[in-house]
Amino acid sequence: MSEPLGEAEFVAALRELEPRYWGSHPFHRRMHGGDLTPPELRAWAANRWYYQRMLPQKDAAIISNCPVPEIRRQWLDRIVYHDGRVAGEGGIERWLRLCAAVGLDREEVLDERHVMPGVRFAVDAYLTFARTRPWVEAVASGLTEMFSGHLMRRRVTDLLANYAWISRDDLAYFTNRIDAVSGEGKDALDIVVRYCRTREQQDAAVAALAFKCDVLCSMLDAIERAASEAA
Ligand SMILES: O=C(O)c1cc(C(=O)O)c2c(n1)C(=O)C(=O)c1cc(C(=O)O)[nH]c1-2
Repeated sequence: MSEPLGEAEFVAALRELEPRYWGSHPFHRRMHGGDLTPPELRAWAANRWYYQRMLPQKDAAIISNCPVPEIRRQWLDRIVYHDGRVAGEGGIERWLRLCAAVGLDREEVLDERHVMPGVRFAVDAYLTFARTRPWVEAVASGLTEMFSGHLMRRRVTDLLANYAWISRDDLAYFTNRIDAVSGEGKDALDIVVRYCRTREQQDAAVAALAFKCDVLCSMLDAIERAASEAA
C-alpha cells in the first residue's frame, strides 16, 4: 500500500486537473467571446437548467450517505441555497430568471423539452455517483467549484459586454454564486483533505474530480450540438 500524500501534494494533485475543467471548452470560449446567437444562448440556459435543478438532490445524497453530524449540518446550507427557504427564492429561481432574460418561457424550461439526451445522461451520472460512492468522493467531485470562481467572474463581465439585452440583474445567479463559491469551495476542500487519509482515498478523490470534469464537458458537448441545431 502506498504512503498517503502530504496535504500540499494532495491539493496540488487535485488542482492539476484544472486543464480538464469546462472553462476552456470551445462552447464557453464562444459564449465569452460574444459569438452566440440568441437561440444558442437559449439552448445553453434551457439545458443547463437540468444541472441546476439536480444539484439539491445531489447534495441531499451526500447528506444521506454521511455519518458525520457536523458535515451534514454544514452541507444542508447548499440545499437551502439552491431551493431557497420559500418558493420563489434561491439559486434555482435565479437560474429561471436568467432563462427568462434570454427569451425562454418558464414552462418550456420546467417541462425540459429542450434538454438533450447527452445532458440528461451526464447529469444523471453525477447524481448516481453521489448516491452510490462514498460521501467524501461525492464531496470531492464537487471540487470543480475550486475552478469556477474565476470563470463565473469572467462570465459576468463578458456577457454584459457582449450581449446588449442582458442586464446585471439578469445575471444575479452568477453574481450571487461568485460570493457563495469562495467560501463553499474552501470548506469542501478542507473536508476532502481531512477525510481522505489513505492514499487509496486520496486517489479516489482525484478520480472523482476527474469524473466531474468529464460530466461538465460532456454536458457542454451536448449543449454545443443543441446550439448548432438551434442557431
Ligand atoms: O457556472 C459555472 O461554471 C459553474 C460551475 C460549477 C462547477 O464547476 O461544478 C458549478 C456552478 N457553476 C454552480 O453554479 C453551482 O451551483 C454548482 C454546484 C456544483 C456542485 O458540483 O455541487 N458545481 C457548480
